[in-house]
Amino acid sequence: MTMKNNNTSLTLKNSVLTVIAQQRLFLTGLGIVILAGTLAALLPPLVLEQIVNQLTLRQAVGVGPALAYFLFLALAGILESLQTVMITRTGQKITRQVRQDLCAKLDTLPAAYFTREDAGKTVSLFVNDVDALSALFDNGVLNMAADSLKVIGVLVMIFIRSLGLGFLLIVITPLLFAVTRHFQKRMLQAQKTNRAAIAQVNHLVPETLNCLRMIRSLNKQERMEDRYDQHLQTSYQSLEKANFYDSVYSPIIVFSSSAVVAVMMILATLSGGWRSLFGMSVGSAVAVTAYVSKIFTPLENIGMEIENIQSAVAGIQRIEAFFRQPQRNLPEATLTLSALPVGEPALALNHVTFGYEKEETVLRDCSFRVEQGETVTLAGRTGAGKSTIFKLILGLYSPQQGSVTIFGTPADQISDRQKRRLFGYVEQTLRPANGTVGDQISLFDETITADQIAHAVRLVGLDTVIAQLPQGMATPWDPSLFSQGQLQLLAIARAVAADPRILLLDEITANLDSGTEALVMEALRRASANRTVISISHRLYQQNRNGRLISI
Ligand SMILES: Nc1ncnc2c1ncn2[C@@H]1O[C@H](COP(=O)(O)OP(=O)(O)OP(=O)(O)O)[C@@H](O)[C@H]1O
Repeated sequence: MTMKNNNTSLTLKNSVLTVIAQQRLFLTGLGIVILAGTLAALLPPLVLEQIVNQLTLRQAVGVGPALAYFLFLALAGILESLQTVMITRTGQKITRQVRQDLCAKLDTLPAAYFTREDAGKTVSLFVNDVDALSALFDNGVLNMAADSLKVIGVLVMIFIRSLGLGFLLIVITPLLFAVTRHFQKRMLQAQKTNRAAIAQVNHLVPETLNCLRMIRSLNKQERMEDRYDQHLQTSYQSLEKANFYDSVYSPIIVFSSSAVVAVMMILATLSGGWRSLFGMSVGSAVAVTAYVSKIFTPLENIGMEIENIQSAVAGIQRIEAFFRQPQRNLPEATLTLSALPVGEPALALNHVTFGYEKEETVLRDCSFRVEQGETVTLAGRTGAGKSTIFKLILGLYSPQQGSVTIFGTPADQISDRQKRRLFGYVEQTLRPANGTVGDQISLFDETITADQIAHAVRLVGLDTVIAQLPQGMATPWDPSLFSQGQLQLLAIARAVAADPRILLLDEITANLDSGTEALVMEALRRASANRTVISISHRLYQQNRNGRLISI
């Protein structure tokens, strides 16, 4: 994944323009295929016209025209398939780029975004909204351009053959399009109602299963049956409607095209001005009949494409709103980790005042220092702001007043890359990542070597446990491979793998029994050597009296 640092360039328009610039040649090819496909689809009726004209003149028709007819049909089919493949590929390229840019944007968002916004909403943006965007290209604008070209091509060919029929179609085509849209809208509405009803039933099933005993004991079976009936009835009725619209639409279109041809034939047989407008050879009549039948499929497709474009609009607006989210300060590397300033404290809070919301202050004029190599424990009532101090240390938030410095550098000025070398952070439970057991420790950081991982594992005493796993370090992650205490040991291994200067421990033994806690404490003692350790835990302080207690 390519991360962009100049994040002002992260917009939906730029994502699409990037693909267009990268795929210029391919898109030109697509344009040519669409044009060639449109032309090729117009050729078979022309050949047919020649054949029929020759036959009516009682002239012999050689194998050439028949072969040409077949070849043009085959060519039109091949070009149509090629067009579908190329349009799908373009749509996929665009959605891949948009997803990459969304990931890059996600990386720049401030911590406040993740607490403010529901995670499901962000997931839906990445999955559903980008899929809708994909449909916009796969089954929207590009296909619509191709279908519009087809309609125009057919109309032009008919105009050349018969001016009268051309005018007739110019009047009838918009009417037929309106009928098509009407049926499509009704059908989609019915399908939506059906989906909503089915979703309600799906929702009801786990509710029923969870409350089965209560339903039986309170004798509420009938009420539950009524609720199911209601939704199933709605689903049934909406499906009936959808089927009805689906079944009457095709006959209406077939009837319309036959009526157009019939009107043309009748008018062609009339004398005077009608004949000059509608009269044509038998071959041309066969050709225009073939053309008339070709106009309805693209018309129907355009209706569906409009629908896809409309449903993509809401998704596009959400994607654009996400790209407009204010981003956090993205600092460049400011600390020289190999030569940290000797006299500076590892951590210093100087008159820090901070609140997540403007009107609610969590920390007020808070000051303390932690020297290099020192072990301290933060203590205070619940809600005093201990975890908040960790967030300030990690530079996830900036204080409204005062400063938080790490080895003399403001915490929010430390780059993300440097943080992994500076901080090891252990929480109450391990937050696993998809991957192998080894990946839980390296967190996919390629700069962490296999030796460093092995050393971290030895340090916390998990080496024999991991060696006994089917594929050792390469065993796919599964939480059932480890006990609760071993999971915490793994979390400590993850924290120390990059050999960080500061260990931050947030109630790491809160979920452990006393036996396991002793094991974790011993691993922690080894992991803490030569590091600054800042922890939140009364239990840790009681067992680690050599440290200093800081009251918040
Ligand atoms: N992301 C957030 N957005 C808004 N308010 C928050 C956020 N995180 C914490 N708070 C609030 O900040 C205050 C301090 O919370 P914090 O978690 O730092 O306390 P704590 O001392 O660690 O508490 P505990 O010992 O119970 O974990 C609380 O009132 C909490 O509701």
